[in-house]
Amino acid sequence: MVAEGRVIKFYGGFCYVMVDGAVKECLPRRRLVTAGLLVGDRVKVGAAEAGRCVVEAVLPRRTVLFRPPVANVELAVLVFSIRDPQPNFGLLDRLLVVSQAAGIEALVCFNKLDLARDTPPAEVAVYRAVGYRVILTSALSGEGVTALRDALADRISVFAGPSGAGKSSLLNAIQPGLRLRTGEISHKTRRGRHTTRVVELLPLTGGGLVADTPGFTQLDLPDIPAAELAAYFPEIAAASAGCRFNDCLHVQEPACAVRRAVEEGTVALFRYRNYLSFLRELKEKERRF
Ligand SMILES: Nc1nc2c(ncn2[C@@H]2O[C@H](COP(=O)(O)OP(=O)(O)OP(=O)(O)O)[C@@H](O)[C@H]2O)c(=O)[nH]1
Ligand SMILES: [Zn+2]
Repeated sequence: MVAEGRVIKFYGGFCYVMVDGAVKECLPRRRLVTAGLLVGDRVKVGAAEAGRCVVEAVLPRRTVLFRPPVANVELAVLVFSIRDPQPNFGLLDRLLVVSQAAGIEALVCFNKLDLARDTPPAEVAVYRAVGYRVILTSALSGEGVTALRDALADRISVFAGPSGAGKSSLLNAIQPGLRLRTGEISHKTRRGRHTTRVVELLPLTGGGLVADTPGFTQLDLPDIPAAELAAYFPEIAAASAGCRFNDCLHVQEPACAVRRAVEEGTVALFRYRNYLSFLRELKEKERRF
């Protein structure tokens, strides 16, 4: 028998593979372990040997994340609270660049709507106008939770965002008890800098898998050439069609359509400032290497 399945966790030397909705305890071939088999990998499972099924082969990956180490992530839910703490849009823009560079779709989730129902931040409209998918949620009142649950159905997702934004609370609102098995211990060890992070994909009852540890903890921008950064800011990329120079970086160049768009308000100033700050960072990196 050869079946196709999905690795959902490693534990005690075994590899747990979901095959047709059931979890099988398997032993992977040593060469696959050496090659770095990951949670999220699609695998071929062969017949049992000495009572255990054997993972025989790995199918090609669509995406790879390193923090947490998960293959084939399709959706990154970027969670920021509207208040307490205030959203850090520099971090949000950074996570948007990181997910796009990894080939992972982003869903922006502004949480704690209950704390600011009458005054949603103006930036929400900016992200929507740029074309990002944005939802407003409250883990407390349940608003937006159905939309979030629907977005997670039938795909592999990770949550990312600053501490205190409500990632755990949202997961719990989506599916009560989802994270019970991981519990407080993994929650605490996660903070230790050098502790090994194990990641598990949790099956959602609506279909789909969600990583139990938040992703994208690295704050470094991906290794993209400075000249390509504009492609990660869709509204800046669109405006740049009107720049006089086609290698315009939209900093000081004459006849820059992006700076004109910022002055006219069609490109939001805070997004442009984040672009400039990321551009400096990438140029700095290019100088060092
Ligand atoms: N008012 C309000 N409070 C919320 C909401 N969601 C979460 N909280 C509270 O915000 C605090 C942080 O929530 P968590 O779910 O632990 O946040 P987290 O993003 O998982 O944080 P880390 O585990 O540190 O990364 C808790 O005290 C929650 O009760 C919400 O929608 N509304
Ligand atoms: Zn320009």
